[in-house]
Amino acid sequence: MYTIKTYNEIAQKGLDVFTNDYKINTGENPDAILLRSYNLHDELIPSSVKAIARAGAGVNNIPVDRLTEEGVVVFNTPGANANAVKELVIMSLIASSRNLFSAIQWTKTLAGGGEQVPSLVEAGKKQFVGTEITEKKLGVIGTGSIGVLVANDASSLGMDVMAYDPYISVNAAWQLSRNVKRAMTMEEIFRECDYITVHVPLTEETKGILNRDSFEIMKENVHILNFSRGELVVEDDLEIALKEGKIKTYITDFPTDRILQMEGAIALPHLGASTKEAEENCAVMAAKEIREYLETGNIRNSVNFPNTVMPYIGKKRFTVIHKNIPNMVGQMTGLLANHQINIANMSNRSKGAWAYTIIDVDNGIPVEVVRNIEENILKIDGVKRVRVIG
Ligand SMILES: NC(=O)c1ccc[n+]([C@@H]2O[C@H](COP(=O)([O-])OP(=O)(O)OC[C@H]3O[C@@H](n4cnc5c(N)ncnc54)[C@H](O)[C@@H]3O)[C@@H](O)[C@H]2O)c1
Ligand SMILES: O=C(O)CC[C@@H](O)C(=O)O
Repeated sequence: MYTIKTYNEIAQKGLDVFTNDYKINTGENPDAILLRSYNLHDELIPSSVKAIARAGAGVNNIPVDRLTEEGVVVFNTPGANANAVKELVIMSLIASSRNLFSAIQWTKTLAGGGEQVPSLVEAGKKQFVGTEITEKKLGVIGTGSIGVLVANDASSLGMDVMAYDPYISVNAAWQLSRNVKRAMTMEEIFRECDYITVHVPLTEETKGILNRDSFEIMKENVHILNFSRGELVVEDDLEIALKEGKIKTYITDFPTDRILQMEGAIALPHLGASTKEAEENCAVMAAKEIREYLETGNIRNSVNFPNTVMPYIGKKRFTVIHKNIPNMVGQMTGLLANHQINIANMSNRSKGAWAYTIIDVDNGIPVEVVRNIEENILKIDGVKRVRVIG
């Protein structure tokens, strides 16, 4: 029996992934946590927790470094909400070009105007004359799951698209339309584009990339879209650039009290992933990742430990989270050899300073021997967690 603790509204379809062997939100010692944007940084996470799955892409609401040191595997759901975000970004590109947000607000003010409404509309509409996006230049910063979709669709809509991503994955590179030009620096995007959309995770490197220096080199009347994270922008600098008219619109999914008061800033209530489809996709993927890890030890889509998938065929399985240093596997297999235990299958993968080893051995080993091996693996210098499955 496993226990899962959830934060935020998790789509029922995701919760349905958990069988009768799972209890949801009961007891103090969950085996895993399933959440969306809830801020876990200030939360006490019980030592019973072995895995945390973020039903979404960004993991900045999770203390990943601390959890890594504690041997807790953190998962996210790459791509599961990308289409939802892309649709909102494309809508926002057009809406900002055509001044739709303020036009809708203004039109509402005509309510009560009776028969005058049609003539008031015709007289007032000139204040909302916009521009077309076709042939305008769009810069996409970050071409992961969302950025690729935005770049390709904007290109199909006739935009001249350039993209910047120094860490682009092979998969994303394959998906990117050949019409999308590659920018070698972020500055190129800032200097050349009429529209700029950011699709990068919030990291030390990306924090504040939209700042005074970048605004300074941008074109006059640039439109900026931020559906990634609020902290990518320096609010002081944004306020000045909006006031000076350098930025025409800043559309964001991450309002703060200050941004809500800025003329030219358009804020949505973090709606990027809020579609039925995306919520279900994310919840189902996250729940499956947790189940697979708890039941088989396999790791898929982890942000802090190496993806390690070895078919589980019901043998006794040792899974070990350990430092990525020499002779770890040798010491573990030595312990098994001391008991004349044959290894049926094994996998060892690393990611940065950490590594993960799965060892399958034949069934039928006495319980005391299994426990003894488990205890001795845990005593190896550099080993953080050991689990025995099966
Ligand atoms: N508004 C929402 O509801 C919503 C929904 C999903 C994701 N997001 C945000 O959008 C971000 C991107 O999502 P995704 O699914 O495309 O993630 P992703 O991991 O698939 O793509 C991120 C891309 O950013 C690139 N990147 C990283 N650092 C970079 C840098 N310094 N310069 C340029 N590129 C860099 C990576 O190489 C990667 O290709 C998430 O991290 C999250 O913060 C928001
Ligand atoms: O859960 C959500 O609604 C938002 C998720 C989004 O910010 C993400 O990073 O995937």
